Parts: sequence; C-alpha cells; structure tokens
Amino acid sequence: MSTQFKVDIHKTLRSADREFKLHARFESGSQRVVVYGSSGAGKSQMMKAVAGLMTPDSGRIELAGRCLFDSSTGVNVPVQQRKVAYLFQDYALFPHLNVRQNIGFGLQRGWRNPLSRADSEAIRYWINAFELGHVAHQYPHELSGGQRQRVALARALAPQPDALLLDEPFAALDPGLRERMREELGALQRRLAIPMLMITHDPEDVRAFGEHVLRMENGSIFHVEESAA
Ligand SMILES: Nc1ncnc2c1ncn2[C@@H]1O[C@H](COP(=O)(O)OP(=O)(O)OP(=O)(O)O)[C@@H](O)[C@H]1O
Repeated sequence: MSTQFKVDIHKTLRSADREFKLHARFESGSQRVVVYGSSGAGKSQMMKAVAGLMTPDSGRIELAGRCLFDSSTGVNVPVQQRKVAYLFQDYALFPHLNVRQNIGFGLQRGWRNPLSRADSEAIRYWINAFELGHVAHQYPHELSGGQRQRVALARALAPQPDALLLDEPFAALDPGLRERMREELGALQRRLAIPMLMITHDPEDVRAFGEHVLRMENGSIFHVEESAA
C-alpha cells in the first residue's frame, strides 16, 4: 500500500494567556483517515497545515508522494498549488453566488475570464452528479442543508484535487440526511479513489469512514488504530 498521508509537524500557537503546542505525527497508506478527539485538541490546526492555511514552525507534510511542506529544505507549496480540497464545517459557500457559480468558482482562472468549454462541462458534470440541476440558479440561502453540503462538495471536487479534507462534514445536517450523505460521500470517495482526511466528533463517522483512525488529544496524536477493514 503506498503512503497517502505523511505528516510530522510542530507548531506553537500563542495567545495572551496561553500556549498550545501542536505535534501532529502520523503516516497512513489508507485513503480513508479519520481524526477524532475532544474540542481544542488541535485537529483543525493540523488540517489547516495540510491545506496550507497554517504554516508549521517545523516538520514535513507529504500527500500521495508529493512533498507540500518541508522546513528543512524550505519547501512550502502555496495553498492554490496544493491541489487539496478543504471542506469547512459550515461549508462556506459564497452567499452572493448561485449554485452554478459556487461550483465554478475554483475553476475560474482569472478575474472576469469567461469559463472555458472544459470548465462549463465540469460544472455540468458535478451539477448532474449531485442532482443539483433543479436548484442550479438558486442561492445558498434558498437551499436545504443537504443541498448546501452537496454544492460545497461539488465545488471542492470540481478542480480535481489530489486529496479531500473534511472538517465535521455532517455536523450541520439532521440525522436522516446525515446518514444519506455519509453513504453518498462514501461511494463517491471509493469511485474517485481520492485520499480523504476527515475530522469528526461523531462515532458514526468513525465507523463509516475510519479505515485508519487517529485520536488526537492536547495537540498530539497519541493513539492510532488500524481497522481490519
Ligand atoms: N491563533 C491562535 N492562537 C493561539 N491559540 C490558538 C489559535 N488558534 C487555535 N488555537 C488553540 O489551538 C488549540 C487547537 O485548536 P483546533 O481548532 O485545532 O482544535 P480542534 O481539535 O479542531 O477543536 P474543535 O473540535 O472544537 O474544532 C485550541 O486550544 C485553540 O485554543
């Protein structure tokens, strides 16, 4: 099994009255890695470092054989070039853009550039894949929770990322929808064979996606379980 994720980073975060030391170290050959742990454990900070939204003080990050960060050689691939999709907890859709425009956002190469033919086709593909055709011209506030989540996933996947990072992807959904979206995402991940790193508090997510489960507490990954699956 080839290495999908290889992370070994240090970061000290300081606020007025406290210091938080993050030391995230793990390696995985799995394409379904789940990180769980209590609130404030450092999960989001680790994810941000992989996405390039936080720069570690030292260490190295590798994704599917590609080095994204290495403090010893000065490598720090910019966010836009990491080819990593990051789905935030609240989906962070652009409120002033409709579904189609939200999905196309990451594809637009430059300000005011018209979409290329390939980009238009990509948008059509994802709109169909997530059954969003009937809401393509609606705005985020006119969508249901499940539709918003699908738009966010489509937007994340449209630029064909090398990895998918998900922070509590189902937390905002009601339980029935959560189960359905879990199934959809699980099937999609397998179909695309895209490495996925997921943060969650929910044991059901661990059960559904945790081929490799990492537990994080107090800034460190201290317990690692390899499932038999
Ligand atoms: N800019 C900052 N300066 C100082 N400390 C910070 C900063 N950002 C985050 N922290 C601290 O880093 C720790 C880890 O935060 P992080 O958001 O990674 O936790 P988490 O495990 O994702 O929690 P949750 O599950 O609640 O989202 C927290 O204790 C937080 O207070």
